[in-house]
Amino acid sequence: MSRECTFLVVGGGIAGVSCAESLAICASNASILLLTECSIVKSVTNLVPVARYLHKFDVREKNVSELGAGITTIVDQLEHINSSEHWARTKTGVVIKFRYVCLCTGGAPKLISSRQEQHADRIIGIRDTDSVLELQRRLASAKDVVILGNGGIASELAHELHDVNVHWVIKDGHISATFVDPGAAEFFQLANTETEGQVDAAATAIKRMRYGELLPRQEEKLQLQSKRGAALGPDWHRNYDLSGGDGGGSPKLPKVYYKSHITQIEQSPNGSTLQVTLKHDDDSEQPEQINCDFIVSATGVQPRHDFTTDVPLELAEDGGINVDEMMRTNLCDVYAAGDVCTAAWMPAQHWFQMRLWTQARQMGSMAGRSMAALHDGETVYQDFCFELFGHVTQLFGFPVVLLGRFNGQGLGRDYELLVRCTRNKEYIKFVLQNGRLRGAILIGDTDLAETCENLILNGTDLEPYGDDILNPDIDIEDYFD
Ligand SMILES: Cc1cc2nc3c(=O)[nH]c(=O)nc-3n(C[C@H](O)[C@H](O)[C@H](O)COP(=O)(O)OP(=O)(O)OC[C@H]3O[C@@H](n4cnc5c(N)ncnc54)[C@H](O)[C@@H]3O)c2cc1C
Ligand SMILES: NC(=O)C1=CN([C@@H]2O[C@H](COP(=O)(O)OP(=O)(O)OC[C@H]3O[C@@H](n4cnc5c(N)ncnc54)[C@H](OP(=O)(O)O)[C@@H]3O)[C@@H](O)[C@H]2O)C=CC1
Repeated sequence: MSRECTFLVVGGGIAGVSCAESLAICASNASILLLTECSIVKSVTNLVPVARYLHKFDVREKNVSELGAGITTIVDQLEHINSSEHWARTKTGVVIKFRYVCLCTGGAPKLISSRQEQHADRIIGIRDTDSVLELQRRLASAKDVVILGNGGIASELAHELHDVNVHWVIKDGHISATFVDPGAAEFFQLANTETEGQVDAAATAIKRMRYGELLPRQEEKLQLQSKRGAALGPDWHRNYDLSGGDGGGSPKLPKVYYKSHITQIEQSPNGSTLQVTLKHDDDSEQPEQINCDFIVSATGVQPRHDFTTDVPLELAEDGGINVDEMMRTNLCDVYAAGDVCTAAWMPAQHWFQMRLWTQARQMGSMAGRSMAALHDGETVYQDFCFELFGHVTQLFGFPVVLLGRFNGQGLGRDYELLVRCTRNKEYIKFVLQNGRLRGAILIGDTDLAETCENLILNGTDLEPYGDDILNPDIDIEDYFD
């Protein structure tokens, strides 16, 4: 069997769907084919600008057949791409001739189990709906769970798991190090301790739009059982009961093992649990042992490109497919976007790549516009969203906005920090270099996102204002707008 199209987009995650939707707008007369291995796809709805570069949005899951007019779909797995002859082959043997192709095949959890094969079945990762159902199944009878990692997933699970002893093993000296500094981490922990037992997830006020995931219909669930789907996204845990087997006991805070590494994983003598040995960076402490039912390896993302190509794709050190500012790979007419790719262009002063929902959407749209422009012989420039890093999320029940080089990334030691903290209410950190704002962490309902965005982009000299810039009696939002 064979198919033909002008634009082939591979992957039904946010990058692939954004790419196909932007092609449908920019090249409405061309044929667009979306190839994805799962019949459930992700799309962005209710896009609301928070500031110039920051957006809130809902993410919907829908059936691939519900994609907008102008996009045809095929549910299958990409197996091979011949870029010189412009065709692709799927696992079931369908040959697709294309003019341009965009690879949006996402990522897979980078599990520690690869080094611990014998216990692989007790080390799980979280990526898609299937993996959460697996987590739920294991939790139901679990008493102790180890979470390894200190990024987005670990931070969410440490907050969301209930009725189970959570052992959180981190390499760093403070929690959630991927996103926040030690001060903000302490802010979260204090708030958590002081509200222990009163946490009502449903009542938590979030400024960001809710993730409106539709639970798959029964027949779609059946299809999902055998196929990996797109990554989960914002607020995914609201749709699942993540209670352990401890049966409604009093809520417990996770036990955090700072600056620790797992050195050994063994079966316990009775065979029912795992025995995990930890080594502390500080060798003065004895190795520690934890007994647990299973380990969640929340240790990052591995870009996923398990198909072959006629000419090797150029990969970055992190395994992503290198792309330039137009989202082009090293292969002729082959583009890539989202978690599968690595930004190999010279980044703007205030932007860097993180594998996030927002960037998957921005890259997917950019790839679509870029391919359409080439097809129409037009010139297109890189979108302004790549000027400034921005992330709107929620951590430990607080709304969080991260802007620019929010943790001083790439600034060496040549920067100052200005912090304002109101216990259980807000934590604001400004990263200043030569008197200019280079990044910010805004936790709580600060209403400062747009002001900070402007200050970073305009390079306003804040030296004359000294510490008053964060004086609670001065309304800097009014002052600078
Ligand atoms: C638990 C969890 C929570 C998260 N929370 C947030 C958050 O709060 N905020 C945020 O910004 N980001 C969050 N992220 C990250 C965000 O979900 C990802 O960055 C984003 O979804 C990546 O989108 P993508 O389209 O590049 O990849 P994916 O969503 O992984 O989509 C890839 C698609 O390609 C398909 N595919 C793969 N290989 C093939 C093939 N060979 N043939 C055909 N199809 C194929 C897959 O089935 C899938 O449909 C979270 C991620 C996880 C796992
Ligand atoms: N709210 C949000 O925005 C959320 C975003 N996400 C996104 O989903 C994706 C997957 O999340 P996640 O898996 O948490 O990935 P992250 O990249 O966010 O975090 C991975 C964490 O694991 C640590 N790590 C890596 N390897 C090891 C190891 N061998 N032993 C111990 N620790 C290790 C990393 O440390 P180091 O950095 O030092 O290597 C880092 O702390 C990410 O792209 C993330 O940004 C997920 C959930 C929520």
